[in-house]
Amino acid sequence: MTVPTYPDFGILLIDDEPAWLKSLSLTLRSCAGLTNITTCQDSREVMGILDQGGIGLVLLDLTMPYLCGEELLKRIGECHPEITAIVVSGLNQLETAVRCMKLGAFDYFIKTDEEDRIVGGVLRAVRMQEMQRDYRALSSRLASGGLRHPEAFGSVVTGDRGMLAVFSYIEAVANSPQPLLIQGESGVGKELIAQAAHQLSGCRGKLVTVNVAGLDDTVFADTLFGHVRGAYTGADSMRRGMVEEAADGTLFLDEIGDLSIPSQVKLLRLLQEGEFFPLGCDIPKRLKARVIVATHQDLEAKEREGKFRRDLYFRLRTHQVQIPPLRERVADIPLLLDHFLTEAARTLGKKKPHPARDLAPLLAGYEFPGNVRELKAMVFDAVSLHQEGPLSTASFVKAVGRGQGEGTAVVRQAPRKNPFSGFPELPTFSAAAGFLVMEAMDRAGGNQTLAARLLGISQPALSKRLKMLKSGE
Ligand SMILES: Nc1ncnc2c1ncn2[C@@H]1O[C@H](COP(=O)(O)OP(=O)(O)OP(=O)(O)O)[C@@H](O)[C@H]1O
Repeated sequence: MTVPTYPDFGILLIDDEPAWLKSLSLTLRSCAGLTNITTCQDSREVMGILDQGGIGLVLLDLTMPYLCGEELLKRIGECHPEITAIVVSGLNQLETAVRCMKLGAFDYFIKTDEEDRIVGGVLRAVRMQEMQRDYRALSSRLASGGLRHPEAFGSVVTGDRGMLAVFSYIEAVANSPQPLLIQGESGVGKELIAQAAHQLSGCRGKLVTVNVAGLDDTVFADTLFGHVRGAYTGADSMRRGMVEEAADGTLFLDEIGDLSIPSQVKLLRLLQEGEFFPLGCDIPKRLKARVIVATHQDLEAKEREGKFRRDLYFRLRTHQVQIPPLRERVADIPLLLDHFLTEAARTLGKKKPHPARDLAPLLAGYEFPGNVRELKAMVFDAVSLHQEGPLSTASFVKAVGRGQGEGTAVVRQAPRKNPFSGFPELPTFSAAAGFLVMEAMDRAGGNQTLAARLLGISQPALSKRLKMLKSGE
């Protein structure tokens, strides 16, 4: 794998002063980790370069021979409106800045501005381009009819619209060499999503998972990069690091929010340079794996507090997904309940019990601070205690009550609002059933089996309903 340059699109620096181009390139590389940079000294060549494609951001001077910056801004706006333009000029004039913004400039800096200000503005523009590109990829994926490889997500039980959008996004970025950041509370299924992303990448190698929480910097370096024999006292034999183990595959770093600052520097270097040194070895080795990271922490907040390096954060979040907590997708609870009942019965060598009717509503009112993992544990506990008849809700009530006692987890107090309560005129039974069926089909992405599970009816019963709807009965 070649070292991925960052960002995915090119950044074009336009100025007639070669010394300024060189110093700006260096600053962006060293302070922001931006490596996909091209420079241009002759304003007449700019449109030709842009026509070739690949450029997403331009930084341009205003006073240049041949075409001035304002003229270039105008032409870029007309011919390449998808490109973001930032002016970095020697002119400190308000009217000029206003004119440039009107011509579509994303930002305006004076060359004497503090380096940090310019770098911050450029990173904001990079992020905006990335989001626009992700959005375009996702829209075209959705427009082309959903998932191409739903089998990759076979282990993730869901009918939730937000989760299905996450699947589409993961598919859209599956072949990108850039890192993927998966965020979401503990137990929402981040590791399952990482496995799906690895499967979709088509990489021949393994998925190697490293939980970096609690690793001090030396252990982190040793785990990831390995060591040569005699690298330190006790290193009796060489050890291949996890980066090498993951060659041609995926390196999944879990709990990345817990990484110490010195280890963050090492990880950034690995991503930026695409190489690493095993301990005690002065010949670098190449990174040949795709990197996926996950965290239950808010990395943006950690970055703001100075606990997570900004350059690493920007690098990691090129592609990012947020997995919604279980309490925000209550419609998944019956599906997951059924899935885990099957799994628990199989694992424990028992007949699959039927849940009592009031179980799903009970669980739908619970906050689930431990998310899907917590639900899974509850089901396994209940099935192991189960003897005969419908599955008792007693152990669930106990678990939910315990959660309540801890203060962090509360059963949602408000009773579920009757969706019809605000209707001035009530629909007939069959009209309401029709709406329900259409909504379920929509949420299930047209999959009848899934829609039937969402509604708690059999697939043939749903199919009958759909036929009735079609014939207008
Ligand atoms: N949608 C789902 N369908 C089936 N099983 C799921 C789903 N989501 C999570 N699980 C199961 O719940 C458990 C926790 O999932 P996972 O380890 O992927 O969560 P996580 O977000 O990575 O948690 P953590 O932040 O603690 O590492 C696993 O046993 C996983 O198989």
